[in-house]
Amino acid sequence: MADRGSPSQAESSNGGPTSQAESSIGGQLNMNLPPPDRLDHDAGTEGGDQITIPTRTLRDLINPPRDLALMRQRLFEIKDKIELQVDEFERYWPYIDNVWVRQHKAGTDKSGRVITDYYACRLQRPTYTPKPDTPRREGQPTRKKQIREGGTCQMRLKTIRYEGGYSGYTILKVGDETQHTHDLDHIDKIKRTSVLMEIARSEVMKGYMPASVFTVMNEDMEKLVAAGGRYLNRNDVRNASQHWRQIHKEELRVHEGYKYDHGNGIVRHDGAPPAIQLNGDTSIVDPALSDVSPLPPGTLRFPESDRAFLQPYLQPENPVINKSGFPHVTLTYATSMDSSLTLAPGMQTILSGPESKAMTHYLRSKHDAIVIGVGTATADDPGLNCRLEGVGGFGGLGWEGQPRPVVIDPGARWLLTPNSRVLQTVQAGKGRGPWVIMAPGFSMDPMRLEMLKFYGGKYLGLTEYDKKWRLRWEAILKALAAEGIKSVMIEGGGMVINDLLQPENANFISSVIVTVAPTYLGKGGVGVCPAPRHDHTGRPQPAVRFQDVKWYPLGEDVVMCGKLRGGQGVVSRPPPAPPMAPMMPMGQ
Ligand SMILES: NC(=O)C1=CN([C@@H]2O[C@H](COP(=O)(O)OP(=O)(O)OC[C@H]3O[C@@H](n4cnc5c(N)ncnc54)[C@H](O)[C@@H]3O)[C@@H](O)[C@H]2O)C=CC1
Ligand SMILES: Nc1nc(O)c(N)c(N[C@@H]2O[C@H](COP(=O)(O)O)[C@@H](O)[C@H]2O)n1
Repeated sequence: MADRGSPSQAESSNGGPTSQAESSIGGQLNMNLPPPDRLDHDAGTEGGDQITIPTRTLRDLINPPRDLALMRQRLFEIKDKIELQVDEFERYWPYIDNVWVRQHKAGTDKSGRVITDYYACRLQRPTYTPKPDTPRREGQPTRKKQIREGGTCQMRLKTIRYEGGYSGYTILKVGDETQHTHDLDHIDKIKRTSVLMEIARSEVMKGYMPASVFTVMNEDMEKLVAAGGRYLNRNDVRNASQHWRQIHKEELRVHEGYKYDHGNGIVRHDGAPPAIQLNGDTSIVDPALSDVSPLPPGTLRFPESDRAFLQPYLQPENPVINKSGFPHVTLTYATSMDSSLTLAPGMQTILSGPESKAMTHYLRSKHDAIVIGVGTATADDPGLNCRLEGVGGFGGLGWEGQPRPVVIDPGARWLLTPNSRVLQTVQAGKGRGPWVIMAPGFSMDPMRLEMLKFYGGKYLGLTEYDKKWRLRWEAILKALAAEGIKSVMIEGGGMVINDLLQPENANFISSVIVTVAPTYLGKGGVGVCPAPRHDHTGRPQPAVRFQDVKWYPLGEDVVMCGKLRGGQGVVSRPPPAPPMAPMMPMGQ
């Protein structure tokens, strides 16, 4: 069984935020955090060179980022690694920076492309009580109260920004603590986010009274709460704009349609629409301000109603790498009625109709990795991403639902260039960098290796051959499992499929999902036809027989799903050797 990451099984050269974050970078940066002794006054401005955020206005309250409350909770808990594209990070982070306080200046790796920042929960630092004689700025009242309870929560995280063939952030929990000692609401009570303070400041700077700004910000309470503003008060708005008001002594006004009402402060005139609609700058109907960008061309939809039949053939919810150390393996491809994958070798042939193509992309979204042979990579120049609506790059966040492309290329034949579709896809933020599985004795030319890393890919070197001098599937799958891959979709081509269907490999297959298109491609293509099998008497046997079979029509195609008895990574024993004729004593 492969040792997780054991160099004798798989040597790897990493790239991209995820893998670099978890392996090489840690060794290059000083992981020791400085004592948590700094004071904070304004969320989002401490720690020196904080990320630059665009000026926030009321429209950030009216058109908040999608699923804001949910994302705040995820960014608070950091249960799992979170990957975000740069614009997504910049959109969401200022809504949670009341929780996370940056610990020290960013560290950059040798390449200069990976920048790591460490953050701690606001309540990690010791309680700060200003000394009574602490000098205050002129005109500032003496602080009477203790500023915060402290030293009570040890939650920490790091953000890793990758800037190369693509840009993105990976956010990971660090340290031993698995959860905060308090909830998010508790922090919202004691500290406002930089977004809220910025919105308040920018609105006062338009000439509105803090009390009026406060009223307007409270117009849509649900959105304010989602943005962390449940406890926003008039003093917060005053504090946010204090510096500006000290310099600009002009008279401030109430928002149009609002009035001062003795005893109630600033209120809306009866029947007047809320200021957030009157103010042209913050109009909700302007699509340019909307957070929801249009879906890219080519986005696919696979209806809910067609998903259920696939469920039994996918890896279970909350997958774990199964006990034998193998990922869940789904073999999936499209074939003609004469079991051909393509009209001619080295040629891509579209067999799947639109409905089954959408199904393939749904399957891609359900697997951690897609595996193909270098023959397919060369012939098809594939994108190898998932283009289903709702996955990262297609309406979803970060790279969520995007599988890792893996190319088996023992002899380093793949002529990958920045124009290759798979890298173009990475550059567009619509897919992940490929991993290339190579054999010893071959090495990728250094420039190509550097390019692979630049786009977040890497190579895995394997040393285990079978008797036909092919890399052993056991080693390939274990190497992927060691990299955290829990489910693999093997797409082809012909050599890969036929090899997997050999008796010594077939039991690595957990499920097959094959699209049959209503066409005969004729002789001369790349066929799926595994080597024949015989029983011990030499009688021909079916090479592979599936069970739990289901046939499902999709458009003009039909999809066959099946499982293998003893599948899910149980290595089949070689067939018993034919019995030898009993040795007879001579002469009998
Ligand atoms: N209809 C469909 O669903 C699909 C069709 N295709 C088609 O299949 C054709 C390509 O098929 P093939 O030429 O058979 O190439 P292939 O994609 O199966 O790649 C074969 C090559 O991969 C490497 N390889 C694979 N497994 C290996 C192992 N265990 N050990 C060592 N090396 C290994 C070897 O270098 C081998 O020459 C293309 O025309 C493509 O369009 C490919 C995938 C799906
Ligand atoms: N499911 C399916 N149907 C077909 O008709 C096909 N030709 C393939 N080919 C596989 O899909 C890859 C192309 O992927 P992108 O669309 O470029 O992302 C190709 O390389 C084969 O693995 N599959």
